[in-house]
Amino acid sequence: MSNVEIKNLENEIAALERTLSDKKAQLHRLKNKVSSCAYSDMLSSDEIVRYSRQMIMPQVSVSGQVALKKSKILIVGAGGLGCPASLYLAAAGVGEIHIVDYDQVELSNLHRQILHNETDVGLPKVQSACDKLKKINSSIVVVPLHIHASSSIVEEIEKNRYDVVLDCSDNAPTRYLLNDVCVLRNIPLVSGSALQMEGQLTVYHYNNGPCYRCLFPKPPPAHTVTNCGDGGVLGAVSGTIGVLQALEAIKILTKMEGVLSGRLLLFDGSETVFRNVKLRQRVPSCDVCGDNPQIVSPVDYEQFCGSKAHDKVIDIEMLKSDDNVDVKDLARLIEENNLILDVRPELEFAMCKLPNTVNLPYTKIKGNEGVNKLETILKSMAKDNLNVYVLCRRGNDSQRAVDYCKDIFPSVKFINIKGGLHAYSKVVDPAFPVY
Ligand SMILES: Nc1ncnc2c1ncn2[C@@H]1O[C@H](COP(=O)(O)OP(=O)(O)OP(=O)(O)O)[C@@H](O)[C@H]1O
Ligand SMILES: [Zn+2]
Repeated sequence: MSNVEIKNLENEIAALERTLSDKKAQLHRLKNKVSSCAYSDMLSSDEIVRYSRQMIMPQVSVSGQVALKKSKILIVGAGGLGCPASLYLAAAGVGEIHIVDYDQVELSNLHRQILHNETDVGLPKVQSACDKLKKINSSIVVVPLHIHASSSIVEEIEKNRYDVVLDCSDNAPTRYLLNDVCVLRNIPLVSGSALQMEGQLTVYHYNNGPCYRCLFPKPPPAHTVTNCGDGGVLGAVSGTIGVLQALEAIKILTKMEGVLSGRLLLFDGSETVFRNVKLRQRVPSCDVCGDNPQIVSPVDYEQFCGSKAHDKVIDIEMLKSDDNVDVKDLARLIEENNLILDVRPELEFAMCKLPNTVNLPYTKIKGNEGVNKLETILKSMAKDNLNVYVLCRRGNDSQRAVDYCKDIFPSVKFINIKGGLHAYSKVVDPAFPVY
């Protein structure tokens, strides 16, 4: 059986499973309707049982549960934060959950994006997420929005009158967009982020508290922002923040005290420490929530931030064509004992590498120590007219390295391996891990 046949069969089974789960949900809803309102004005018998453990808490009670049932929320991002957040909100009985994400499930998502499983790889994240949420709670409405949230999201927000928005995205333009739209439409914004062993959480524009722009009127320089794809993250850390985002949303929806507004929660997973930092108050001169706002409708956030509203790597092209070589030539170049310089970070090189390649990270090459090391490597080749083939993950840093090195070592020819290990995996050897 070929890989294509296996994939087709898996897709067929996944589609049948989805149909079965939809039918089960339909049946459950019908049964629920029959039994509804017999013993309570607001909740069905099933709902009373299902939510009993949280409803018997004085902080929630019947009124809180009914408030949750009547609520409509928007979650932007079905990734490391959005998965755990939506899971707890669906389980808690939030009546309508809309999830926005433009992306597809990848194998490298599964360690933390806990709504997606192996058979979902390749499916839109929103589809995979909504399928699971419906299985957990068929009595709520879950709406997948397979779109890229841009300025047009304001119409969706206008139309739906969400009670709370959760920012579970991973980039600055989307953060500013959601902030502005939430301020303009007067919706609290529960904002989370997680990277490596650390996470952050706060609620913007709630109870006269500050908005994101009050704290960060100017975006950070694009090159200083690291995302999970580059810096990594531990699943349990993004899970912690996502679950806390759900908690804050529930507190807002049920009108509990103690919402994390005007405070920033800092979570350090390496020491398992939570700290609260008091934030500045709403700034009267803020461009969006201030007394005389300059921003009265969404702007171009990619332009404002100088970066893209997604974390997908944009391929750069900064070299002349004869400074490049195709990945198809890589096996031969290795065979011929050429110097192949892999400029990925050491930790990535330790994870997977091609045989007979030498690691010298691009970040090091740019420092004195790295240049000295490169000089030693070049000398050890003891060769005139030396060619050095430069390799990285996607072929971007390798171009930067070629461009940098050719001026420092003019007698050596530095050549970029186009598309890097991603292209190698795609074109030459699918067994090489794409991460
Ligand atoms: N403007 C946007 N519109 C829709 N979805 C967005 C937007 N910005 C970010 N997202 C989504 O938010 C999610 C962020 O989650 P996370 O960073 O955990 O996932 P990821 O991008 O899959 O991670 P990785 O960097 O490991 O590939 C992603 O699924 C991404 O597609
Ligand atoms: Zn503000």
